[in-house]
Amino acid sequence: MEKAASFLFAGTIFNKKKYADEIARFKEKKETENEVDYLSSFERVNPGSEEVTVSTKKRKRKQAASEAVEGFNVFKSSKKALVISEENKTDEGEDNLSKEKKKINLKLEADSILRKQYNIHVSGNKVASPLKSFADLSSVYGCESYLLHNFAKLGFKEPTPIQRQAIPVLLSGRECFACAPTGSGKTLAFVSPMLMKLKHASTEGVRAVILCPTRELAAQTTRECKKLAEGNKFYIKLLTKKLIRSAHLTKLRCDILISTPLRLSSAIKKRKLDLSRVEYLVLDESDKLFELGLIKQIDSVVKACSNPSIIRSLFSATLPDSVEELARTIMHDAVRVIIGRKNTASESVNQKLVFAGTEEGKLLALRQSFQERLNPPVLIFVQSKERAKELYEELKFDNIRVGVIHSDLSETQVKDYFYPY
Ligand SMILES: Nc1ncnc2c1ncn2[C@@H]1O[C@H](COP(=O)(O)OP(=O)(O)OP(=O)(O)O)[C@@H](O)[C@H]1O
Repeated sequence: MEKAASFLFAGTIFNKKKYADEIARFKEKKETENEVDYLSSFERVNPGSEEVTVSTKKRKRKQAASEAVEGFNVFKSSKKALVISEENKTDEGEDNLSKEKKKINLKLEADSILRKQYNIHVSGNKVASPLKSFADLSSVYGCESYLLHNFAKLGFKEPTPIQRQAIPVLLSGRECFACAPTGSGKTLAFVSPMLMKLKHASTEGVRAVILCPTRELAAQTTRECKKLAEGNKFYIKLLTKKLIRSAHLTKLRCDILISTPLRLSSAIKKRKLDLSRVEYLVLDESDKLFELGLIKQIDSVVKACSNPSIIRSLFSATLPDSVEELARTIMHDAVRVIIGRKNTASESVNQKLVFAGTEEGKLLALRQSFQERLNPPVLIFVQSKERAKELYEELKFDNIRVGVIHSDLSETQVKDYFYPY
């Protein structure tokens, strides 16, 4: 284009001296035209706002007049400087933006390497970074020293994979489905964020609820909680029949209440317990909770925990689709954390499947296993309490010291069984 223009005007000489007046007039006209142009385009982007446009017009003219005092060149150069500094600003902004982007990408990469290393699988938006070590709890989340001290006292040097991911998820205020094999440290994964967030002991009401499928598990979780909370004056309570009968229940001062759904829902039904202040609700061993057909009771607990900012979480060794689907109806934007593969057993546990056609065949296979490789102590799980009693009678005659627990036993009998001394 430039080339074409120079070709067209080649040889033409324009006498600027001769046409000085016209040039001056032409310049003046152009300036006014530009102004009109500029203003009309402003009007175009603000259709229907006449009043605003008029006052803006006035302001623009006023501005132009005042700037004109400084001289046309000053005005032009200051305009240019403004543009340059705007450009610099944009460059700087873009630079910062790309630096920020790079930083985020590096962080995401580090997170995914750590997750791969520990077989952690997550799904959900903007999932918090996994913990590199327990030290992250104080450096990133301001954890008080008593908790880290308790971990050390209990001999916990490194977080387990489920703890690495579920703790930051809960601390970041997200709801969570966590699925990790038996014995992988799930209790600490949901108790520590509670202790960290609740900070100081309750002055009134219940602040966190943990639901467990059986009384024994509820009692075990209570003991774990107390161990982890040592050094802080939290009120950690197991909901027992005695506590339900007590007159204090309506004004229970409790930071963490642990119960079975059945017991808790009956306390709610009797209008003895107010759960409207609960900030955390955990369904532990959720697969068992839903399996045991406790949906109605769980539902009544979920309803009673009516605090709109409550954080709910599900911890389980397996996460059947039916349970997840059901739970999703009450969870908000939940993160799913799975250690290893969903619904698989721990890789550190040897497993063997033995086919036995009949009950007698099972007993035979069991006896054979005892002779070949099963060294007591051994735990045997069966389907019903009747079957447990039967197997107990059968094994009693095999020169094995055998015991049995089932729901027909009293709490004291079960306790004596587990803690005889
Ligand atoms: N970071 C850790 N390092 C070492 N041991 C730990 C750690 N966290 C928990 N433990 C211990 O591991 C054992 C199993 O923990 P826990 O009972 O919480 O597992 P779980 O996943 O809840 O098992 P289950 O599915 O049977 O309930 C406990 O004795 C606990 O004290």
